[in-house]
Amino acid sequence: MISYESYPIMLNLSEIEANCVVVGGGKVASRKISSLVKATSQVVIISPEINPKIEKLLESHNLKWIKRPYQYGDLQGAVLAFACTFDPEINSEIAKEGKEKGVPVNVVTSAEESTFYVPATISRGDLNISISTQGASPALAAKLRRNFEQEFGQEWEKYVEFLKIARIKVKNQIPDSDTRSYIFNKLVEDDAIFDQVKDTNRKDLEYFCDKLLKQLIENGRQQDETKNRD
Ligand SMILES: C[C@@]1(CC(=O)O)C2=NC(=C\c3[nH]c(c(CCC(=O)O)c3CC(=O)O)Cc3[nH]c(c(CC(=O)O)c3CCC(=O)O)/C=C3\N/C(=C\2)[C@@H](CCC(=O)O)[C@]3(C)CC(=O)O)/[C@H]1CCC(=O)O
Ligand SMILES: NC(=O)c1ccc[n+]([C@@H]2O[C@H](COP(=O)([O-])OP(=O)(O)OC[C@H]3O[C@@H](n4cnc5c(N)ncnc54)[C@H](O)[C@@H]3O)[C@@H](O)[C@H]2O)c1
Repeated sequence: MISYESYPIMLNLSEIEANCVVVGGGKVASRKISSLVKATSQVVIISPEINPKIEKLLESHNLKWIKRPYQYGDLQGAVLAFACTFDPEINSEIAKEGKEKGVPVNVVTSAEESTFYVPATISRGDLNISISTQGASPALAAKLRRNFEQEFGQEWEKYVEFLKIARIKVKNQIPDSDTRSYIFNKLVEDDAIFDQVKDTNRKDLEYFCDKLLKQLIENGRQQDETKNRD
């Protein structure tokens, strides 16, 4: 029998016309909802009770709360579901409905019954570092996240923003894919560029980018000429 692995993706939930259903209103549900609201406002919470943190999120993000226990059918039309009750049997029922309806379900009491896991994550602008042990050790995922948080400071946000600006410019200006790829690799290999970006004001980023690209394009040309001569 083939043994499959999990498929890691980044999901643009706000672009999908469907709800994320969170069943349960305790500590774990509030952690999942806190990260969900960064991605979408289409969040429906189903629980007889919710904790104060979720209450605040409900108000600030205009979420929907259905104040009752889970019942079969709650996953109808959902894009994702989170089974966050303390009752493993209820969570199993939610997982079963998800499998039946093709809705991925995260079961917080059982890695085995989950059809997706939430990784530990750090974000620096467009840079996202996600760590998953697929349920083998959530504590390790959290510890590694803390380590990466130290290693990847806020300056990475500006650096990735700069790389994005550069990428758009290079794609617009350079038709040859070898030269493009030479420049993209140079931009990430040279630590001096990282240091310079770090010390450049956001408003000067574009100017710095133009200057640097001019230089890199010239270097690329010179290399091509040398190659053609040899
Ligand atoms: C990453 C993170 C994301 C998040 O939840 O946002 C996350 N768990 C986190 C923390 C954490 N969870 C637990 C502890 C206590 C120590 C320990 O048990 O190790 C700690 C540590 C802490 O709190 O620091 C207890 C726990 N977790 C699960 C079970 C059930 C089981 O094992 O079957 C039990 C036992 C419950 C019980 O005691 O009965 C299951 C899952 N937890 C997952 C994700 C998924 C697998 C992720 C992976 O392995 O990659 C999965 C399968 C499903 C899911 O929930 O998505 C978040 C860190 C965020 C961060 O800090 O950055
Ligand atoms: N996956 C993880 O990351 C992780 C981490 C720690 C703990 N856990 C496990 O997750 C479970 C939940 O933890 P918690 O701290 O959030 O618990 P909690 O007791 O604070 O919250 C449980 C919530 O579920 C609601 N609930 C109970 N029965 C329900 C039903 N039938 N329908 C809808 N809602 C219902 C309750 O009203 C409550 O709001 C625990 O069993 C815990 O062992 C998971």
